[in-house]
Amino acid sequence: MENDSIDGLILKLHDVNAVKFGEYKLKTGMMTPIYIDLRVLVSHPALMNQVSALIYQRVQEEELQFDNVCGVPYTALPLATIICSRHELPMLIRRKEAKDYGTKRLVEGSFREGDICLIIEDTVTSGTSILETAEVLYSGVTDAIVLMDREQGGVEYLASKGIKLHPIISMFKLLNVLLAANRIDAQTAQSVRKFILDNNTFRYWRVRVKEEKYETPSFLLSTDVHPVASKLLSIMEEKQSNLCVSADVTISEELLQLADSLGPKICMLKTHVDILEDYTAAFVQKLQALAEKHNFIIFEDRKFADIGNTVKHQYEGGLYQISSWSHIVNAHAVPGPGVVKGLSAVGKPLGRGCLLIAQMSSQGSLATGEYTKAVLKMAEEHTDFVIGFICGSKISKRPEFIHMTPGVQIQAGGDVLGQQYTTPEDVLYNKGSDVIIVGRGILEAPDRLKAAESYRMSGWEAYTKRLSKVAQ
Ligand SMILES: O=c1ccn([C@@H]2O[C@H](COP(=O)(O)O)[C@@H](O)[C@H]2O)c(=O)[nH]1
Repeated sequence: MENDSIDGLILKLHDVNAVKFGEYKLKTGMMTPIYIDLRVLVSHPALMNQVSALIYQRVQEEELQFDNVCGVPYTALPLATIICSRHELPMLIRRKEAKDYGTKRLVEGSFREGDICLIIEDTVTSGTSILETAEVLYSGVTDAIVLMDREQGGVEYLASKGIKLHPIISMFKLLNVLLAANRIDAQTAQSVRKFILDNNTFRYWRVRVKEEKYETPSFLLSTDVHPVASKLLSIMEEKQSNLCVSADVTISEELLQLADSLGPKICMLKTHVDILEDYTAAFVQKLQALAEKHNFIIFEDRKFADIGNTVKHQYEGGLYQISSWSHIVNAHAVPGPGVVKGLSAVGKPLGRGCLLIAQMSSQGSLATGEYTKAVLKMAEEHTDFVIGFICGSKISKRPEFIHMTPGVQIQAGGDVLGQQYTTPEDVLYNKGSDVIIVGRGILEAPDRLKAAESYRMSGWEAYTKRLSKVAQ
């Protein structure tokens, strides 16, 4: 690929305001000094054609072998369409959400078992959007082409999942070209470089692996980490938040308002939909839209605890159709492995994950000792669906399991019905958990947003203190 054509393209992207410098808030809530907005491309047909041609040129140079092509929705969709139409290549379209009528498919277009799909993306930060698309394609994905790689760990992360990412433009190249053309000054270039180096999303995995003395790089190349776990870990890193808000309110409008206002502060929102007085299907659609807008995971705290066949129905059907909207659910291990198998039969094809309840925060809980060990064993036998635990402290050394702890408030204590509270510092630093689940500590605060920010900050501080101890 000619350097001149890439340099020219970078300047044109800057001309059309697809590259912006300043203080921008990413979808994740993180502030960034550079914002790449390739959505503007659709208003510039000549540029669309140039970008599509460069992507196809790269496909040929790399001699990539594939059966069909899929653009990550939405910005890369028209690019994939142009390429597929011009070169008569079969295309697949990924839906962001399954239709609730007809075929309920997540992918449109014909594909056969064993097909290899080439993914096209506009911008990559961590690589999770490409991975999510790969997960629902049911085809093999070996390669992906991206117009703009922000060089924040996406290449390494996707490589660890067996996908080779081919960037057309990388962040450092873009900065050099803009600097040489006097479009930005040296100080701007330097501050963006520093931001990119300081905010590498793949670093988290390295530290996590090191913490557990999984020294072998082979783990990093494993494709075993569940996509929901990967996504959650990336969100935590990007938003610098270990905070899951437990949205235990009874009116759906209040829950949506909470999700919208606290969304930028949280990595996950936990619901108990069965306490809502006015649940509707429209409510979950709005909740999903807010999860997209603020980039958080939805966790319905349903605590399934029945035989496999029953939980299958409870998860998929009934009034709430939980599997259609909740990224994560949880289950008691009391019924034996059938509960996981039943849930997995519904959730796994949809890319969902499950937490097993290994310990509880309530006084006198029976989930202790040998029971907790048996839960751990059950999780280890179902890593294709179980992504971690509800627990009071870290119970597994495997870095792919995420530990989530409820019963958290700024001050230790309890309520009159046996709930017991520990502090964020204790949970994340001393007890080695990954996520704090906070309900009334935020819901009953005079200013919920201020309270959420204070839990986010103290949680992230405790967690990074623990990880930096390992990284030294
Ligand atoms: O062991 C457990 C498991 C789940 N929970 C749930 O977490 C929240 C905690 O709410 P607070 O207001 O922060 O006490 C709630 O939804 C519980 O159902 C738990 O507390 N302990």
